[in-house]
Amino acid sequence: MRLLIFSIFICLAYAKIREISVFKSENNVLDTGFNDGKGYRPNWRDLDKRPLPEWYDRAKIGIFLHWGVYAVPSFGSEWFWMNWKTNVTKYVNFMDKNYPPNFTYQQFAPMFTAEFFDPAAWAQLFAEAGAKYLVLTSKHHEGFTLFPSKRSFSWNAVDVGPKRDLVGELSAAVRKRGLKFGVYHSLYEWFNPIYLQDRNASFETHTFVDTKLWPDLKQIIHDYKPSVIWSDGDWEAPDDYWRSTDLLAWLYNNSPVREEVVVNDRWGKDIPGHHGDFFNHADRFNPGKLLDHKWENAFTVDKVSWGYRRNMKIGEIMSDSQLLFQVVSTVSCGGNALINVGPTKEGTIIPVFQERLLFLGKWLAINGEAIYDSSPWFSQNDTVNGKVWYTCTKENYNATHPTYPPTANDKILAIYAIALEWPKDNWLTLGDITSYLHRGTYQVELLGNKGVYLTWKISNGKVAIQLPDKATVRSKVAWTLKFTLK
Ligand SMILES: C[C@@H]1O[C@@H](Oc2ccc([N+](=O)[O-])cc2)[C@@H](O)[C@H](O)[C@@H]1O
Repeated sequence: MRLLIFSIFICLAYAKIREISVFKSENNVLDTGFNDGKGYRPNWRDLDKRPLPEWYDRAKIGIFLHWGVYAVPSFGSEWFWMNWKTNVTKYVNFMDKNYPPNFTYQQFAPMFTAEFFDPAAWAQLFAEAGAKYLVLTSKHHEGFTLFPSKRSFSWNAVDVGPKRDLVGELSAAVRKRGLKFGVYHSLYEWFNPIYLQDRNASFETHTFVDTKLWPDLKQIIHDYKPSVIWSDGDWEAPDDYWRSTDLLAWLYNNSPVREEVVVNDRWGKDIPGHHGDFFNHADRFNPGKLLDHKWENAFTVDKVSWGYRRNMKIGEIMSDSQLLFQVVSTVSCGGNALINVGPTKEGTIIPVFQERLLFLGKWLAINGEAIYDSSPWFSQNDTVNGKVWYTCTKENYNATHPTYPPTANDKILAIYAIALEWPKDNWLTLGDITSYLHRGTYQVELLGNKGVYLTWKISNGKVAIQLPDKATVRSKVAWTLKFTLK
C-alpha cells in the first residue's frame, strides 16, 4: 500500500515536471513530443544531435524573397518603417515630399496590389535559375503576414492589399516544379504592442510568444508544411524568452514536417553560429574556408537592400561574376547559397533580377555536376591560383557531416576545379591538384566540352592545363575542369 502511494506520488511529481517543458498555445498544448526517453529534449545539447536532413546539403542553391508592405514605398530598404519612425533623414524627407502629413505606414498596405503575381511563372523562373528551394518572408519585422494569420487582423495579405494567400499560392507553385518550400519568419515585430509589453517587462513575460508567435508558426507549419524555417529578428531577447528549444523539440519530434524540416541559427541572443541545422552567422556570411557545421550564405543581388527599391542603380546590383563568385566559393566551403531578390508591390520580379537568375541557371545547366550533390574536397581555394575553387563528388555520399573534407573511407568519383578567370594564354595554372596528375591515372575535361581531354605539363609543384580554344567553350564567366580516374 505504501509503495502504491509512493508510486502515485512519483507519477504526479513527474507529470508536474513534464508540464514545465510543455507550454500552452491558443487552442491546444504545444507538446514538445519528448516522451519516455524518445525524441529530442527541449535543450540545445539534445537538439544539436539531430542529423541534417539530406535534401538540404544536396540542394546547394536556394532563392530568397523579401516581399511585404515595404515593397510599396520601395525606397531605402525593407527597414523603411523603422527608419522613418526613428527619424532617419532620408526617409523623413521622402515621406514629407511624397505623402500627406498624417499618412501612416498602414496606409501603404492597400497599395500592395500584386495584380501581376503569377506564382507559376515565378516558380518556373526559380527552377530555370537552378534553385532547389525557395524561402519566402511569411512575415518580416513590420508584422504584415503574407498568409491569413488568425492573429493579424487586417494586417495580412488576404485581408488587405493582394487579397490572396501569397504563402499558399507560392508554396503550391514551387512544389509543382520540384523545389522545396521554406518560410522566413521574423520572431520580433517592431511595433507590436504585445511584444513591446513583454520587452518592457524585461522579457520575463511571454505573452507575445504564447499568443502570437508560436500559434502563427504552428498555423504556417500545419497549413503549408515548410521544409525550411528561416528564423530572424531574434536578437533583442534570449532564446528562453522565445521558448526556442520548446518549439524546436516540437518541430523535430511531433510536427508534420519533422522528417525534412531544417532551421537556421537565429533563435535568440548569442545563438547564431552555435545552434541550428545550418548556420547563417551574419548576413552575407562567406568565410572562404571549411567550417565544421553546415552553413548557408544568404546574400542579396541588390547589394544595398533585401526588399525591392525603385531607385536602385545598376552599379549596386551584383554582376554575373560577383554572383558566381558567391555561389562557387560558398559551395566549395560546404555552404549553401541563398540568393535574395525583392519582388515589387505589383507582384513582378524585375527583368534585371530575372536576367541574373537565368544566367545562373544557364551556367548550372553546364556546370551543375560540380555543385549539386557535391562535397568539399581537401583544398577549397587553390593556393597557387586564388581564382580557382574545388569541389568533389563521392560514392555513398552522405550528408551527415556535409562540410568535412574527404576521409580515407570516401571513394571520390570526380574532382572539380572551378576557375573564375580565364587565363590570358589559355594555360590554367593550379597548385593543389598537382600531385594527383603526376601519376598519369587522371583525365581532365572541361564541362560543356565533353569527351575533349586536355593535356598538361608539371613543373615546380604546379600544373599548367591547356584549355580549349575559348571560342569553342559554352560557359561564360566561370569554367569547370573535371578530373576523373581513367
Ligand atoms: C535577412 C536579413 O536579416 C535581418 O538582418 C540581419 C540579421 C542578422 C545580421 N547579423 O547577424 O549580422 C545582419 C542583418 C533583417 O533585419 C533584414 O531585414 C533581412 O531580413
